[in-house]
Amino acid sequence: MTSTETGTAVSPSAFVPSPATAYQGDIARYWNNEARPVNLRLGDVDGLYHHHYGIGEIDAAALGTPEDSEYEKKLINELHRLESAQAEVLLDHLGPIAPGDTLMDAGCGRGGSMVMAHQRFGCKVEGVTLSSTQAEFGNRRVQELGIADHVRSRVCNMLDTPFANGQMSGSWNNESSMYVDLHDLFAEHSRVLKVGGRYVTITGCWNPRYGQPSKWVSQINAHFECNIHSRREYLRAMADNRLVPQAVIDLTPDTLPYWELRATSSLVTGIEEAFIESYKDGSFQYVLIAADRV
Ligand SMILES: C[S@@+](CC[C@H](N)C(=O)[O-])C[C@H]1O[C@@H](n2cnc3c(N)ncnc32)[C@H](O)[C@@H]1O
Ligand SMILES: CC(C)=CCC/C(C)=C/COP(=O)(O)OP(=O)(O)O
Ligand SMILES: [Mg+2]
Repeated sequence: MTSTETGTAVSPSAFVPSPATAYQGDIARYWNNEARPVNLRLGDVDGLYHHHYGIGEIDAAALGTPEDSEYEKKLINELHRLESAQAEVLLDHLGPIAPGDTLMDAGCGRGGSMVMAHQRFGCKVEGVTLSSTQAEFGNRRVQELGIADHVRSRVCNMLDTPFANGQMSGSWNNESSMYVDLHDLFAEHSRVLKVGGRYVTITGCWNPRYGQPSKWVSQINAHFECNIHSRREYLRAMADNRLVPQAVIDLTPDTLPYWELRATSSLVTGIEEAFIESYKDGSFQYVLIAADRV
């Protein structure tokens, strides 16, 4: 069953829990109403639904040429492959995770990365999102996959989760840290992670070398109602919350091919220029940070 068949268009009455702030209520409504083809048609490829971007080189042989009758389908497959490759790189940085461990996906979206984490490690995965629509979608998917006993989404503020101190062997933010204050965020990750646990984030951040957020960064903030942080803020907030970086990787060159291919597709959303131009002028970076809870 694909998302377009299940009618993911959202009823206006979709549940918005009492958010901690008016802003979180706005973000809940954004995601309760989001149903962009660029996300649903990519997820329909294999049932892994992502709300993050891709990394890696384009597979020209798999893509073919625009003259091919199947080109549109091959382009969707290729964009989705790159988005799943991005999640694989995030999981690569979680370190050794055992089937008896539990992971937390902070800002889990429709849950594609959680399914991939369970399929890779055999572990439990707890996901939190402000969107009841996303939580219901993700839980429906894991029911269909028969892994609901291991993977669960819930409507919950990632800054105030119900999980026990030290419960998590690993946790991550995959393109969700730009919606919260980083000190509040890393304080909660530090609380739920066990000592020696691993935190990973992949995020877009503005580049302190550029000086201040560029107009492109401002466009991205307005487009998603988010608040992109600088790279410096991530490292400072981690240091203040017992998270010591183990790896800091600039993935900007790795994500450009995805954006340049996406910009040629019929699925464009209008934000492609801001990402491409800000990556190229150096004002915006796509970064992975992995850190140990000490
Ligand atoms: C761009 S989506 C990323 C989803 C997912 N990480 C992925 O890679 O597909 C951002 C997510 O962050 C969630 N989010 C934003 N602020 C949040 C908060 N304060 N608490 C929990 N989730 C939040 C949104 O509900 C949404 O699911
Ligand atoms: C790197 C940064 C700053 C990301 C902002 C968070 C975000 C909205 C990610 C993609 O979600 P999506 O997959 O729903 O977006 P789109 O509709 O553009 O594919
Ligand atoms: Mg997307």
